Amino acid sequence: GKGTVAATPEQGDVEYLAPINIGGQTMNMDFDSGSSDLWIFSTKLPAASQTGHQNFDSTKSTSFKAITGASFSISYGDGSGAAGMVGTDTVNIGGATVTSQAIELATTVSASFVSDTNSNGLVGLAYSKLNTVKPTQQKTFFDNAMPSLAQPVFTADLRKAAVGSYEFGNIDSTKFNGSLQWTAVNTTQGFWQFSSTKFSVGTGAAMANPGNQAIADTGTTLMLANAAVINGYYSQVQGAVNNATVGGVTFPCAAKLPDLNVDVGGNFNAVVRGDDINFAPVDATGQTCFGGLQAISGNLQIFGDIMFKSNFVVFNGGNNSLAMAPHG
Ligand SMILES: N[C@H]1[C@H](O)[C@@H](Sc2ccccc2)[C@@H]2OC[C@H]1O2
Repeated sequence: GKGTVAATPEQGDVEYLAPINIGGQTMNMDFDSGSSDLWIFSTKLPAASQTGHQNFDSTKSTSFKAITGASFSISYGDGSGAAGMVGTDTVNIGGATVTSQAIELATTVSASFVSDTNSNGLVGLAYSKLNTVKPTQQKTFFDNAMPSLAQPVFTADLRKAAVGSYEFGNIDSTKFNGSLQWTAVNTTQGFWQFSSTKFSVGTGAAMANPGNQAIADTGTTLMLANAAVINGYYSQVQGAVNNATVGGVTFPCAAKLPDLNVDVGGNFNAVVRGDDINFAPVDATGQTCFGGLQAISGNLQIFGDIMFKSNFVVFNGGNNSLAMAPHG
């Protein structure tokens, strides 16, 4: 089988939401290739947390089965988190269906999830080894769906301020230009991870970034890179400053932003378009803009939605590889 759902950006492209059906109930969800739990807002949450959200009601699903004694508790890179109980139900994403998918019903969620009323949970699409369910770890929707998918793949077609799509089981060649370029991924940490040991800015010379790694993370809004990339890139942008007040690099909204070229797995170069690196104005005057490329310490970079806006991405769970091509 296969399935396709629209991926709709929240205001400002903060995250992309897509509908899934769980036991007959539709929930708009944040698809996250950087984690591996499918958890949902539920009627088991305090009423105040449920306000404004779609809340899964397990008593209304004839196919829901609780997993006795199972629980989950997850915390994310940005400090947010959720925890609760676990069951199984039929999950259908655009036609791709898993009849006994572990679904994690939140009984508590952090404030940033409550206030984000467009999102009613996450669909984890990283490797199942990162799933937090105890005492028996559960599999992701993609892992469970793979054997019945026409191809063991899912694709992300995320667009700047426009509706894109997530697709399971099929690679739609009308959605990208040229040929897909492939690299093996390193699954050791449970991410869609690859090396990225060189980069260049605009038409500039390649710069080394030894020992550097990156993950493809649809659940991260920006593109987070180490100091070598941040300094190499923003030294080419007139008026770019590290603005502690707003919490990152800003530049004049009128700045002409160069493309960022990053090596992927030593196998190909991915282009992040300069236009996609202009994330948003920092205030109503529209004079100063916040960069979509921001700093992270350490050597594990996070290629989030800013990178996905420039590249159609294929995740191949059959041979643990990943491919990119410019959007069509
Ligand atoms: N993989 C990412 C994940 O999807 C989000 S979870 C999230 C938290 C609050 C609001 C929306 C989403 C979090 O930020 C980066 C990393 O962890």
